[in-house]
Amino acid sequence: MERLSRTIKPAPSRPIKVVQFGEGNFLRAFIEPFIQTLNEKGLFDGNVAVVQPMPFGRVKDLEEQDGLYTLILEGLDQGEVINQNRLIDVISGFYDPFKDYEGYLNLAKDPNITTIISNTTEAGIQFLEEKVSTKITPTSFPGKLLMFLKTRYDVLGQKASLDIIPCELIDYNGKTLRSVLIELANYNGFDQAFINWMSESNRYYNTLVDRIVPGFPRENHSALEEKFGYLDHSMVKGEIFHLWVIEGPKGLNERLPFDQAGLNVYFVDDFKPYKERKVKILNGSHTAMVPVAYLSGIDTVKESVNDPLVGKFIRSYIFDEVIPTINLPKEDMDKFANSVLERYLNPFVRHELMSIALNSMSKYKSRILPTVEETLEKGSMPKCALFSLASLLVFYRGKRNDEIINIQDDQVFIDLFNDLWAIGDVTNLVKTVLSSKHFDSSWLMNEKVVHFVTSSVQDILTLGMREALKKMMEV
Ligand SMILES: NC(=O)c1ccc[n+]([C@@H]2O[C@H](COP(=O)([O-])OP(=O)(O)OC[C@H]3O[C@@H](n4cnc5c(N)ncnc54)[C@H](O)[C@@H]3O)[C@@H](O)[C@H]2O)c1
Ligand SMILES: O=P(O)(O)OC[C@@H](O)[C@@H](O)[C@H](O)[C@H](O)CO
Repeated sequence: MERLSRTIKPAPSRPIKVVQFGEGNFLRAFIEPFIQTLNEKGLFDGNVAVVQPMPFGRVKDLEEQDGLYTLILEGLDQGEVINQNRLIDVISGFYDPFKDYEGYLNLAKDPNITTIISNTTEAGIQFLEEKVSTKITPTSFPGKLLMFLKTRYDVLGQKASLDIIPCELIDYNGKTLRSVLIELANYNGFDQAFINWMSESNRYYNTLVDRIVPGFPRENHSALEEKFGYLDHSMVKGEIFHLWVIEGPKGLNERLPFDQAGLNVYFVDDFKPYKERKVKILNGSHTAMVPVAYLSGIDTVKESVNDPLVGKFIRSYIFDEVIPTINLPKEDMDKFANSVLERYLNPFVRHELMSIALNSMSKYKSRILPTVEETLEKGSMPKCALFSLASLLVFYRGKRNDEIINIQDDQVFIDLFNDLWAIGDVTNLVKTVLSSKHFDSSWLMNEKVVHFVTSSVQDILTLGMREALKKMMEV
């Protein structure tokens, strides 16, 4: 079978208008299909250049297929099975700044470019003290973007401003990227006129993205290639559901009218309620279920929701503990939560709990702790959220029966748990972790909370996860 290319699947050529930092699964299952929809509906006429932010990545693979790849979207929509295969054809620029920095800087001079999009993971938008220049490729994503903007400004002047739309899952991603760029420009002694242009004339947006994208369909890619009649190394699979909430300067909806194209994209004045809803309900329940379900012998999200006991725990966490803390109409919350549960049951997606488990200590803090604190403040006990914390402490012991759990988190946490579990004093372990600087929460030091978490840990250790969970749910 031949490799997918524009020779076997001719595709329209268009000017490059979007520069995308990151060529990961998520962006390829989210941004490119959106741009393609705009093109197909005659609402835009532009392609995407992908920039590989790291020395290793998929730009070469994409280039070998002339930017073409197949997107597989599968899922349930109100009970109906939807299965779409789409050939994505909007990538036509390929840049690896570690191999061709000059070529990358030349891209910045293109007057057709209107938009920057990025997803460089939560680790990407960070200030790194680095000297940037036209000679050596900057290490960080902000370093690369800074040199892109500087080159553009030097050649095209004031009018070269752009819409800058980051998709990283960090708070206020646009605002944060802007401040990191300013800090880095100052650190490098760039002139004030450039810094003013960079910070004031370019338009930065805060965004919230939502689509579950498990990535390359390892389980059936050969069968799919047989069906399509070509080899595709960049095939990507995601769920049907998608949501993009964009907050920022007015006018973007005219330049990129995703909403008019029928996409679930909202241009809003305040993205906070959407973010809170998504992070608390979806990401929060993901993180809450991981240690409970995994130590119950379950490996995936779908099995967790389908399991009578663990499923009951997940629902109780969402409906009894999380939803009452969100200041939005209850009816809308219930609807959103039910759609999240439907997404979890997507028969076509195998979402491994262990892939969500990565960095669970930080995830607990950002996704669940606000629910814990707000519930305690109202005088109620967030039992499921705290039972999940107790389970997390046991999970970080690194054992599921005789099987070793490969804990992936900051070395500081791994060392801390290794030490605490080696001592084996549960009371001390719970107190140490709950009062840690990491959580920085006086609520977690509350006597009743410490007592509940300590007895839950003891129950999990003596009765096993399922019996301990049953006991907690019955009380
Ligand atoms: N996959 C999903 O279901 C999903 C859904 C919504 C959001 N997200 C978020 O999107 C991000 C990317 O997910 P993905 O599935 O595309 O992963 P991926 O591994 O396919 O892609 C990661 C991308 O980030 C870049 N990157 C990694 N570390 C970096 C760093 N330190 N600096 C600069 N760039 C860096 C890589 O070069 C690559 O382009 C994750 O942080 C995830 O939280 C993922
Ligand atoms: O991607 P992570 O590791 O930050 O988090 C795991 C999941 O909670 C996350 O990927 C969700 O599936 C996604 O945020 C849905 O839009």
